[in-house]
Amino acid sequence: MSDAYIALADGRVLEARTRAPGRTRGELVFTTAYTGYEESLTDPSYAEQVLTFSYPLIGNYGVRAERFESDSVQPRAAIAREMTDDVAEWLESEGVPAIDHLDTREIVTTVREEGAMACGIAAGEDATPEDAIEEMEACEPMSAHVDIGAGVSVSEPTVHEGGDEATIALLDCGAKGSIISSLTERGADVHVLPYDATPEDVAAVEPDVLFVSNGPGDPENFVAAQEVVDAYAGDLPMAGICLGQQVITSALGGSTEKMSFGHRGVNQPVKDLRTDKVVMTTQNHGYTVADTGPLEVTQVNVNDDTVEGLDSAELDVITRQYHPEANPGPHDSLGFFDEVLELAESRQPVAAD
Ligand SMILES: NC(=O)CC[C@H](N)C(=O)O
Repeated sequence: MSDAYIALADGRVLEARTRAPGRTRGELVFTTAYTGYEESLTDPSYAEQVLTFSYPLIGNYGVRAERFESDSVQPRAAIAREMTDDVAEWLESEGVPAIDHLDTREIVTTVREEGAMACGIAAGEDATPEDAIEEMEACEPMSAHVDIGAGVSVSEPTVHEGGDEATIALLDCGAKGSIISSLTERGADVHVLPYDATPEDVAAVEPDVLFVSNGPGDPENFVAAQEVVDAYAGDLPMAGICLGQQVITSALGGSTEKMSFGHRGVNQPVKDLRTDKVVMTTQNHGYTVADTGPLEVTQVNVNDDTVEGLDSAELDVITRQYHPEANPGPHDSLGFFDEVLELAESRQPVAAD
């Protein structure tokens, strides 16, 4: 018997089974990843979204905190064809609604054809289709979440010690834990700064490299991070992943745009234009770089030609749209973090303009 409903912005209401009760709303997206549900469900880039897993069975190898990418569940709700009790109990304990026993193929094909869209979920004993519709109608577009960084960033600077290979100032726009550990494992001290840190806060760290993390929502709303990039452009080497690439590009004079339904999965092919080699990558993004500004395109997506990597020898910038930390995902692109450490080698910290 159905005790859960999801209302889509195109007017459809689908029936489902409650796995964790509650009412919520968000931007409906899907991931095609067949492993890594713990990492995805704790990835802060999913804030304000409702995550559908296209793989039909989610939870088959349990739930272990050591695989989490942050301290809490990040999407507003989770949807699977079949969800195990382990995952359902975890989501319920975190107060995140979850539903299963619905045709997730219908959700995936709808989002592919019509784009990521608002949805509302009502799950639990007294849930009605009208509740789900009410939630959907109250759902705001992603760009309206202007301060989305506040909910996913550290509020105070935090240091992760890795060694004296480099000092990295990481603007935490909603960083995945394994991005930080990929840097500390290579011998860098990582000073994690709030998403709204000022150029002076960065100067206090005396970094060799400024790193802009991944994060949720519209990159144009990360105004403070763009100001930091602008202040240090040309003076401090910079690196960024996903939202980090978008923020750095916009700050340097380029631009971003919203994609129809984005890239979320672990088998996105990316070609390096310098070597002609293709690697498989993990991705989770709904925006893309439209105008690269002063940066040179080094890598593109084989499926749709979108920008996957940017470089500037002159400005000492390297960025990636995909997730080289590879949690979940293929490990083909871990070398990015070695390149970040190389950026640090010849540089001395400088003051903000
Ligand atoms: N993983 C990310 O950093 C996502 C970046 C941005 N929020 C987007 O959806 O494109």
